[in-house]
Amino acid sequence: MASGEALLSEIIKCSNFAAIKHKNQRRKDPESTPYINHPIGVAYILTNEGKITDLSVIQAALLHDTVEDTDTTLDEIKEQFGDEVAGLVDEVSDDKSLSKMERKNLQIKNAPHKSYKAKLIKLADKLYNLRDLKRATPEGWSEERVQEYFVFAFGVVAGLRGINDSMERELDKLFKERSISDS
Ligand SMILES: Nc1nc2c(ncn2[C@@H]2O[C@H](COP(=O)(O)OP(=O)(O)O)[C@@H](OP(=O)(O)OP(=O)(O)O)[C@H]2O)c(=O)[nH]1
Repeated sequence: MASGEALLSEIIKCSNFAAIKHKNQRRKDPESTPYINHPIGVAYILTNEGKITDLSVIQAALLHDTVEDTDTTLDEIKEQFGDEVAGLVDEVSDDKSLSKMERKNLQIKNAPHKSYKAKLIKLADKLYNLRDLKRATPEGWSEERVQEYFVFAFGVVAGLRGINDSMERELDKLFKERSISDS
């Protein structure tokens, strides 16, 4: 078991790595929030609401968009943070060479087959994005597009259920507000 100091040092190393990699990226909200707010927010949902203390989950949450959205390679993640963290980042990354529709369909199809740790990260990721959508509409998004994202997220979350009551309850509140259900 790593000491508290070692854990802290690993978390700061990941945060620093992600901040450097996302430095030129902004969120799509009207304020153009720095992108790094998202991975840090996902990691915070996991610790604060999900009560997750597993280091590899928090590291992978902080790094979860570096491979998908920046020039970072999985080999780089492996070299810096080890095989387990790289494996988790790989599990939660979309293949950007596919069309958007293929990527979205694959997320729904593959969600039930993800590892427990990857499912936790995906739950927190969707919870963050849905809360963010509720807070501010991304530039250029119609109300219809916002609703479509909620319906898509509902489909992904369906395949992630049964692992974290607290995050799932919060997601269900958001789906209920938009009248999204199985029926
Ligand atoms: N709600 C919200 N989302 C924003 C904002 N800025 C960037 N995003 C990102 O936009 C993605 C959802 O937008 P889409 O149009 O559906 O997907 P795309 O960017 O992959 O084409 C999410 O990425 P993703 O996690 O890679 O996509 P996914 O896994 O949810 O499909 C989300 O993190 C913002 O201000 N608000």
